[in-house]
Amino acid sequence: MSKNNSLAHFEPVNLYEFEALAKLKLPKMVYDYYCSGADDQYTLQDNIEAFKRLRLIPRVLIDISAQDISTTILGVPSSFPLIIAPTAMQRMAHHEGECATARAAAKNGVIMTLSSWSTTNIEDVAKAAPRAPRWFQLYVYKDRDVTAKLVRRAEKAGYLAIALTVDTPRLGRREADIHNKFSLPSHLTMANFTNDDGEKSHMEKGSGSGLAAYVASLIDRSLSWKDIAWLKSITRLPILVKGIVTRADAEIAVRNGVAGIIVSNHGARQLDTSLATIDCLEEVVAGAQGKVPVFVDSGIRRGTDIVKSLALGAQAVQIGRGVLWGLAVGGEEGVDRVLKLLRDEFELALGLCGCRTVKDIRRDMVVRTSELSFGLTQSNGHLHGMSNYSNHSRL
Ligand SMILES: Cc1cc2nc3c(=O)[nH]c(=O)nc-3n(C[C@H](O)[C@H](O)[C@H](O)COP(=O)(O)O)c2cc1C
Ligand SMILES: CCCCCCC(=O)C(=O)O
Repeated sequence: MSKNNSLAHFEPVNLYEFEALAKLKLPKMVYDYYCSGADDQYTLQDNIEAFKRLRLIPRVLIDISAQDISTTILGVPSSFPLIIAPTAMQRMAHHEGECATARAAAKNGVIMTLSSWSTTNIEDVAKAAPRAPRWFQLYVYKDRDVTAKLVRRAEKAGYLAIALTVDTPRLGRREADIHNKFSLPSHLTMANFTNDDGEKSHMEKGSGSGLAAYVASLIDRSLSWKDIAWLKSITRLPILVKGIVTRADAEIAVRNGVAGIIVSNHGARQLDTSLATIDCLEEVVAGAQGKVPVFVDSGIRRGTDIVKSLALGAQAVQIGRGVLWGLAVGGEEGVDRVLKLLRDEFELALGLCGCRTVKDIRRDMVVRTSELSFGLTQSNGHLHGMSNYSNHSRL
């Protein structure tokens, strides 16, 4: 980090410290928008807690002197199994916004997903890191021409896949945004859209969340499975569905010819009290039947979370807020630092589990604490400490 920025005196060593620094830097309305979940935020908390309920089981005396943590995602090399999730309106975090994220992603050899609701347009983000792999996240508008134009622009600008977000027919109720009367600051625009007068699209300030009103006026609530066929008819790009949390929906997605599934609860911003995604992952993987890759996001903050996700069947994870915190703290350099930090944490955790490569990760490396029976049980008048570890052939 350079000496001239806010990190000169305090070097965050994990994502939670990045968030604390970001909170100091950002206007309250912006920080609240980025960090909030829906309603009582039970799922927001559970997305993190669920990872803690999973424990890793390491093997030892395995030569890890030559670790290789790289992988391939939809045929594209990735330096480690992480993708940047789409997050809207990144120029509220830093004036270089999505371009800074794109450059940091390119530098670190990971795929970035650009939100439909970016504050830098599709083409300018592509120019910021021309040769880097990128996906485009799609929100489907009531006006299908607007949607089709977006998809064609992404295709023309070299984006490699469309991530269709399917968990947002209506916006979740984020109470801080209502209190703050959240709206996009007036010097910024929804850069991919123009209004009827050809001006860039703004968000009106209203009596409650400006975002909720904006979504209600523009987004198509009638979106359904049949629209996958429509989307496939207008693009040759592979289509992933983002926001699947059940085996049944994974099966339907596969039948509809998607190229991948992203297990996501939108960072707990939509349906509060829904399950943590890491608790849904194995079911979705079963529904995908090995026919398409499964990715997971929501609550990933540590390298160990990435190991657990892969052990439960994900091919890679996506990171949302972590990147925003890096961006807020130090622009491109901050995102670079966040990505390197997660990469280092992942490599360390993998090695300490006794794995040399991503392919060495196995299901039996993780156990749910609820499946452990460390408790004392009574037998023949004696108390015995019991553990189902004793039945574990590898221990
Ligand atoms: C501030 C913010 C904006 C988001 N914007 C979008 C978006 O435009 N499109 C989308 O599909 N998901 C969006 N998401 C959801 C993320 O893509 C991702 O699912 C979520 O952030 C993952 O959880 P995490 O933040 O705990 O890593 C957004 C999330 C946040 C926090
Ligand atoms: C159709 C919903 C648009 C929401 C835009 C940003 C977003 O996804 C968020 O979580 O906030």
